Amino acid sequence: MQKRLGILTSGGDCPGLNAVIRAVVSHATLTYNWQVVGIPYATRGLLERKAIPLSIHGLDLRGIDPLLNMGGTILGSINKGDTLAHVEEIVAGYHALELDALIGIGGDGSLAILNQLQKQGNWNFVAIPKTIDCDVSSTEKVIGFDTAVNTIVDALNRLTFTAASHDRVMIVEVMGRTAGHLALQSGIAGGADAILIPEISYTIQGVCEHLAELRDRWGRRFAIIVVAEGVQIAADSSKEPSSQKPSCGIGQYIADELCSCTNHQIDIRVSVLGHIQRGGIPSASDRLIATAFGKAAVDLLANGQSAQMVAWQNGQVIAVPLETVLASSPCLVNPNHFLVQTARALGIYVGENSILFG
Ligand SMILES: Nc1ncnc2c1ncn2[C@@H]1O[C@H](COP(=O)(O)OP(=O)(O)OP(=O)(O)O)[C@@H](O)[C@H]1O
Ligand SMILES: O=P(O)(O)OC[C@H]1O[C@](O)(CO)[C@@H](O)[C@@H]1O
Ligand SMILES: [Mg+2]
Repeated sequence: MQKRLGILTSGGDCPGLNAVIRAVVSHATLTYNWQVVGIPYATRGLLERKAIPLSIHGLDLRGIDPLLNMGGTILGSINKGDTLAHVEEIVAGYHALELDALIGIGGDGSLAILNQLQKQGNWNFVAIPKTIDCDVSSTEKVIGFDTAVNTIVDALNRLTFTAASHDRVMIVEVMGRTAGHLALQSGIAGGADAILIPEISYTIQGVCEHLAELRDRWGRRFAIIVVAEGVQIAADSSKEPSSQKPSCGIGQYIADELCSCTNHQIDIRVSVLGHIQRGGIPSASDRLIATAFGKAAVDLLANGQSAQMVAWQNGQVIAVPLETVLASSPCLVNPNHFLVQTARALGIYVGENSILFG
């Protein structure tokens, strides 16, 4: 009998999700002759017993397949809700929809929820990692991260010219609630002068001294500072904050602190890139990862494997048990990582060596 495969996208959207859906539908249909259905809005679709038939040619526009380069997810996604209060109904939804297997595409939070559900429901389940935060462990690549890095680098290129024209300090706040991979990699690739990430403590004094050195030693009158949204207040904060998270946003907080520290001698502007980082056309790299992961996930299910996540390791796509992945996620930036050392070797301020948060 023809197998029925479900697919869902969960957590914050990112570029490349539609490319995975396309790969899964194509491979499952062409190679295994399975029927594929999309579950809308992640676990909510299972709860509400909704399934959308997906056909490889169903979305063609005069033969053009838009899924490969379309941002977002045609299935919709959720990143909030009391999902775990409805475990039994969601688990039963898989069976009510007569699924033989399910592929879930998500970040660490989604995969933790889906893993709990698949264990309880004894589902045939394979996960595919996606997140612009790049904090899912056991895999060197995740869907969405490369496009987000490119989006930020594009913004840094633009901001550099306007900063240089006005001798300004530009503070660029990027996403990353707990992990600083996005800030670190885009900051290095985009030529930032300082990169502040949640994993490494910093001081306002340290940033000020760095700006002074840029000016006095190199004649640089502008600077670009990349700050991850999850960065906490400075170790030497001049204010007496009631929490580690300033209500004005971390970028504005650092701008205010730098202004005070330099006696208002520098002209500072803040750009919060926000959800621009999540949207957009997936890069070639994200399309490639999405396609390879989609194909591999279908093959794993065809080979009777379950409770696995597809992962990119040493140039290969392999399977890693979901439990192993979740035991070490979220995967944060190691303060001794070679990219941190690389940044420092190039004279970028990445916080204080000796003080670590936590
Ligand atoms: N089915 C769901 N129901 C409710 N909340 C969910 C569901 N799936 C994911 N979430 C929540 O959404 C948030 C983001 O999910 P996930 O980690 O998968 O995505 P992400 O791309 O890494 O985004 P984030 O940086 O927001 O974590 C997590 O807090 C997670 O608990
Ligand atoms: O969609 P929301 O709720 O604004 O989510 C924002 C969060 O999602 C992420 O973009 C990851 O997907 C985080 O970096 C960010 O904190
Ligand atoms: Mg996450």
